[in-house]
Amino acid sequence: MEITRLGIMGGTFNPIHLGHLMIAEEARQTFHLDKVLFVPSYITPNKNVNGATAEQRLAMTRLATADNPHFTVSDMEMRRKGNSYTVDTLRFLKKLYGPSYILYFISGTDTIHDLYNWKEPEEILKLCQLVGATRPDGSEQIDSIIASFGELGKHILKLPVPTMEISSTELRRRIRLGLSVRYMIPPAVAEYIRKNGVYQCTTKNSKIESKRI
Ligand SMILES: Nc1ncnc2c1ncn2[C@@H]1O[C@H](COP(=O)(O)OP(=O)(O)OP(=O)(O)O)[C@@H](O)[C@H]1O
Ligand SMILES: O=C(O)c1ccc[n+]([C@@H]2O[C@H](COP(=O)([O-])O)[C@@H](O)[C@H]2O)c1
Repeated sequence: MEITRLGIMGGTFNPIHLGHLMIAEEARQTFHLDKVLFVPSYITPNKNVNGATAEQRLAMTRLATADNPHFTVSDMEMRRKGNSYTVDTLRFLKKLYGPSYILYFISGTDTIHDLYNWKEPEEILKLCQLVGATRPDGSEQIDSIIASFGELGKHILKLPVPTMEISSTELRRRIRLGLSVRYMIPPAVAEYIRKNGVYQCTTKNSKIESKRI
């Protein structure tokens, strides 16, 4: 049986930035992934999302990943609607691709810290290898979390990556204030944000988001 290693980069991507792209590429290289599927969430559980519509987040993700032949984007969570639970996405992919696919869900270590608040965390660890890329505010040890899952803890893989002090929150703040985001997001995404006036007026776009989601 030929094995395919599929990376899944889940996120709100509001907007997508070089931190996301960098950890996806590092995971691809380190774990010899055949491809990385970017899956923008429709509704991120436990998160208040404003500033861009779900469609805009998907469009920006497509623009950001277009120049990497190993990256593709899936709108599966957009089409599924409702809360974008990772366990549902992993179940769907497992059913679609079968046992010859090994799934690697790529995330920052802050995500691993929050894992017990996710829907069916043990099931997630049965369905995939959970990659935890060390990020600026999440560089603390995750060993205790790994240990707390017992045998399943071996499905959490630590991935040290270059520290990039970038977050979507900070980018939204900068755009609102008219500050430069050059070298933090791909030029095509910056151009999209500028042309569509995304994040420039929080109140207007928040209204759009809450209508659509
Ligand atoms: N600079 C970064 N370095 C490493 N991982 C990151 C970085 N930014 C985000 N991630 C990881 O990418 C995944 C998706 O992140 P998300 O789309 O929520 O971006 P974010 O920058 O954390 O957003 P926000 O500031 O709006 O919370 C998460 O698992 C997160 O931990
Ligand atoms: O499944 C869950 O319960 C769950 C809870 C929080 C976040 N997630 C997923 O984790 C990914 C990163 O989320 P976030 O909040 O860092 O944008 C994104 O794909 C979310 O759908 C999933």
